[in-house]
Amino acid sequence: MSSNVVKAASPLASAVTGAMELSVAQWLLVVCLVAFPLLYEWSVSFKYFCKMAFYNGWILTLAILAIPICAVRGRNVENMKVLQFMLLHIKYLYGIKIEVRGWENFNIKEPYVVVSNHQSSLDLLGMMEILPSRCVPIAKRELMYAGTAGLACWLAGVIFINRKKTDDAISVMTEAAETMLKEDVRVWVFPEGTRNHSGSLLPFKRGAFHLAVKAQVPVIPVVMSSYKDFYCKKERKFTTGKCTVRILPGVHTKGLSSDDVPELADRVRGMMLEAFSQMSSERPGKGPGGVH
Ligand SMILES: CCCCCCCCCCCCCCCC(=O)SCCNC(=O)CCNC(=O)[C@H](O)C(C)(C)COP(=O)(O)OP(=O)(O)OC[C@H]1O[C@@H](n2cnc3c(N)ncnc32)[C@H](O)[C@@H]1OP(=O)(O)O
Ligand SMILES: CCCCCCCC/C=C\CCCCCCCC(=O)OC[C@@H](O)COP(=O)(O)O
Repeated sequence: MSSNVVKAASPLASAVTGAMELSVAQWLLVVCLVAFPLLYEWSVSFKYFCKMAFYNGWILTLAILAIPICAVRGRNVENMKVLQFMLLHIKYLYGIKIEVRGWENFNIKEPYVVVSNHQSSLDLLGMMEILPSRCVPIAKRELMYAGTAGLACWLAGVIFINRKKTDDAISVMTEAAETMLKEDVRVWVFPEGTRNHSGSLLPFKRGAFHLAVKAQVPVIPVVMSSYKDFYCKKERKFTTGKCTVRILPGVHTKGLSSDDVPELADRVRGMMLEAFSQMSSERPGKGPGGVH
């Protein structure tokens, strides 16, 4: 009888003994493996932080793969295709559906300047969905130091500007106007100059429009609909959702001079704001007039 009890208790006893033999690191691992999925499901903020951390971490990892491929060509705008190809699947990982309207407005052979609204680093998804060939973004200089992502951007010809030194930024953009024409390159600018998730558009910086006027090329506005239904940094919300990207008709700059830049910038901003408001009022369950 007593030997039976010992036998019956032995699996439990060995489990307890085994558990006691776990090192602190192993215990931590077990706790994390149990706590992580629970927290992920229960806490909206935790989910938000995980998703954002994975987003950045995944891009840094993909860049490790992209760097040697891009390095074969050296610094070259064609490398932007490599980055685009590598980033296109991310929308599926996050369950973000992207609908594109106005493709025909990109049917221009000559170089042009794309200007688009800038809500978050998630804009990268919409940008990669429609990025025209030989098109490079203008980015803040700090991005060049974002580890592997910075190096990948540099290899793909991303134009870096120092926003704190207007004169330097202007001279980089003046050089870009020459490069656009000489090397048949398109440039993508976020004219708000910073991320803006206010549900409207910030006043526009003038650089993109000076660039287009200097090169005498069209400006093509692109508007990404509000992410509010699925993403909000303030509320730490990040769910699945849908985004519409609208490519608007190009605005010509032939014959314009730098004196016309303020009016051009205002006109383009007006077009974008109208499209943004329209798209916001189309959001399911939302009435018109959601944008101020
Ligand atoms: C697989 C692995 C993947 C790895 C990963 C891949 C990622 C691959 C995608 C990356 C994607 C990145 C995306 C980043 C996104 C951002 O980094 S957004 C931040 C950077 N972008 C910008 O700042 C937008 C461009 N900025 C501008 O255009 C600004 O005008 C400037 C040039 C910086 C100057 O800024 P400012 O002094 O604050 O503003 P502003 O009032 O516009 O200008 C001052 C005066 O200069 C004049 N001016 C401005 N520009 C010019 C000019 N070009 N010529 C003559 N006069 C000018 C203005 O007219 C104004 O004069 P007034 O009209 O007052 O007389
Ligand atoms: C060893 C160094 C490690 C650095 C780690 C950096 C982490 C960054 C990781 C991945 C980079 C993802 C690239 C996404 C590009 C999105 C560009 C973007 O959204 O930039 C913000 C800029 O438009 C405006 O900046 P502010 O709103 O003025 O601020």
